[in-house]
Amino acid sequence: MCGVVGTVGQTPVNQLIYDALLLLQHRGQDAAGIVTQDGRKFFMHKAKGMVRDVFRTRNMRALPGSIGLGQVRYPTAGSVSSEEEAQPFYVNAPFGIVMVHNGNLTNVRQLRRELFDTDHRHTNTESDSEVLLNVLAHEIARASSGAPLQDEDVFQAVREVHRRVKGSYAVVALISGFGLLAFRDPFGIRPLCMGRADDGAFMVASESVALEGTMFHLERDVAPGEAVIVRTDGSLRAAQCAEHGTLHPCMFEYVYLARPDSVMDGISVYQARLNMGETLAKRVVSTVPPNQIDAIIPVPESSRPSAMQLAQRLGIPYREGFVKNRYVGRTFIMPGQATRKKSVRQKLNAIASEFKGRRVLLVDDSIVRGTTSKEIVQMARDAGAAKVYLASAAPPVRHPNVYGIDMPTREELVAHGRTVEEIRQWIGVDALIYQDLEAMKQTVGAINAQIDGFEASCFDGKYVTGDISDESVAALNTGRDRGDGEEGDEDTSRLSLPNAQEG
Ligand SMILES: O=P(O)(O)OC[C@H]1O[C@H](OP(=O)(O)OP(=O)(O)O)[C@H](O)[C@@H]1O
Ligand SMILES: NC(=O)CC[C@H](N)C(=O)O
Ligand SMILES: [Mg+2]
Repeated sequence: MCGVVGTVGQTPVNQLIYDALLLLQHRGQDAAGIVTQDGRKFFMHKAKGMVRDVFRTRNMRALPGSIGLGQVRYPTAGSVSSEEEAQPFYVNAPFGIVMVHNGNLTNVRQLRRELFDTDHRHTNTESDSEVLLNVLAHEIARASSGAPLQDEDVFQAVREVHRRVKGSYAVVALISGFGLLAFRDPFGIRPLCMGRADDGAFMVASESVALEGTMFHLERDVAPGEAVIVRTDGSLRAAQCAEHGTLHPCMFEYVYLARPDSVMDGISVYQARLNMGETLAKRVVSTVPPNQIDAIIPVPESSRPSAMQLAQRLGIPYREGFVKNRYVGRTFIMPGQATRKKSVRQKLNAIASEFKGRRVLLVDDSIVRGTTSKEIVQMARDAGAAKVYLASAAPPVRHPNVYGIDMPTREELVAHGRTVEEIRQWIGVDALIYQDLEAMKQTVGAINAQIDGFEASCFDGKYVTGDISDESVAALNTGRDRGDGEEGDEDTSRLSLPNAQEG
């Protein structure tokens, strides 16, 4: 996941995009970028770092115009260290196009070959987003064939993109002298929503919180496969460009990625997390009798709604036992295992009095590499807890994600090749309770009946695009630099129990 935003109609637009990116910062902490357009000219500033660090006053002053887009990056392709792979990306032909992308392409090798062999286009980085932009640019050139660009040409180009490109993509682009284009992959894996302000200005963004926080009103989500064009005068045209669009949003957005105050594809993220707490309660009861739990303690930040609902359902006191250092970012989306591990201790600190002599149930939204769980369980023990139980509001994460979440190899997942009992031992906890996969799908899906299903491959190993094999997963990882090279780096697989088995 990354955060993307595009907007048309307010002058100047630079501060608005900056504000929207700040509201999307939780989706990407590695790099940030903005492009604005004034007349026919694009103005761009992008760099590695958080939004606050990337944009200084002088950079903001150099972003004029009333149309623009921006991105916060969480790398899932190419390299974490490359400044060049920060977005937006730019091509000068046809017309001049800039683009931002949230998602991950799964046939990027084939596309790279086609771009070189038959489309005769050059890509200069390892980023899949640059490949996507070049496919789009090539198809716009083909569809417009020299004549002034029409809406229908752009829709035709998006149709061709859907035909050629596999994987997940929520995209916002600016076409010079034309306007803004936004589109979403035919499964709607990554989110994208849009709305207007009272003055008629338009905004499209990854999450509704970016609209609400900048005084825009959420109107609707971009439909799977749909393309939306907003011209510089604010007029809007939309068309379905996929042969068969179905709505399969990513389940992990509701578990962890999105902010709880966002509504995505008609599902309030907060409500989804409450519901997960409700179904988790059933699992807890069948493992640890509630009268043997003195307190339920969330692992800040994302697990709070689920933990709260769980506590309410079981009638057990909900207590805050960990304080989060608000100046440390989200650990899961940091590059490199060594950094993630160190950051958990910097980020969370136990309040000893909440643990001393108590039997506590810690609740997290998910256990992925186990980095957080292992640390916080130890912290609870060090603080004097009599018993430490752990519950996860999501089921075990056992499969790689290829759609824009950086968990590309099985080996790094603590639940891969281990039974729940083996994971319990590895974490060092007295009882371990996981969410039930079907119950989770059912309880989140019940919030919006329009959902066709969820992209939940990291839990169930089923990939909605259907083109994922072990070989293609391996191919996606070749040549990737994930920032794992730091000293002291530790892979959970190397700390594994001997002869761990799939459970
Ligand atoms: O098993 P792991 O590999 O440690 O990953 C899972 C943990 O990482 C996330 O927290 P994070 O610190 O990123 O952000 P949060 O403050 O939003 O919970 C998530 O909420 C879990 O706590
Ligand atoms: N998480 C994302 O959406 C990443 C976008 C793109 N694949 C990149 O690595 O830059
Ligand atoms: Mg967390």
